[in-house]
Amino acid sequence: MAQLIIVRHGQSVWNLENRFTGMTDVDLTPLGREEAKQAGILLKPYNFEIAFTSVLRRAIETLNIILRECDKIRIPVFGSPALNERHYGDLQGLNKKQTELKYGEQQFLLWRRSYDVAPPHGESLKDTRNRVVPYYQKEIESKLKAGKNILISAHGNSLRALMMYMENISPEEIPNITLATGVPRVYEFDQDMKVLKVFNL
Ligand SMILES: O=C(O)[C@@H](CO)OP(=O)(O)O
Repeated sequence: MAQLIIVRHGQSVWNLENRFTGMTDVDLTPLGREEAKQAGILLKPYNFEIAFTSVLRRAIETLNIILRECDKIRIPVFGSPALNERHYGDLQGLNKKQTELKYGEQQFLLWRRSYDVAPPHGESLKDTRNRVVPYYQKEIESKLKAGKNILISAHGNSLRALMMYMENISPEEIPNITLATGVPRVYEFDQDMKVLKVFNL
């Protein structure tokens, strides 16, 4: 019975400044590095053998801190832009509170949490799902089926897209679901890749 663990990177500089980040390649904050370390401590008893990450530094750094903490720096690591955060388009860099005040709560929530409304020049969650899930099916699911335990370090929205697929979450439900930074979420599958158990550490 294979295990998949997903973890959203620790707090980033723009999480702290409350700015839309998307594909902007910002660093972790000191708290973000501490969150990654705590995730590593929680993950020590877990026997993952392969890791995947986006190619954004906040996810890579989070993964590296976890691997060091778990004494697993030699396991194979695969990086892909398919796991990158949703592109937030023209919103990237803007302060979230100011954006909400300028455009109103309804428009703000449509851009931020709806399934299929994309911000100008950006991706909707559906667009993100359309790149994350095929990558997952091709590169990750096959390894899980072969019995490998896997860790993925990625982002709030790229992982929400993946959660929709794995947990059968509908477009109507997904606006209410978020993932905290640095909190590992564990999936256990049966042979047919049906989720048997899912829990946060
Ligand atoms: O700014 C972002 O890229 C994401 C994740 O931090 O934000 P949100 O929670 O608004 O989707």
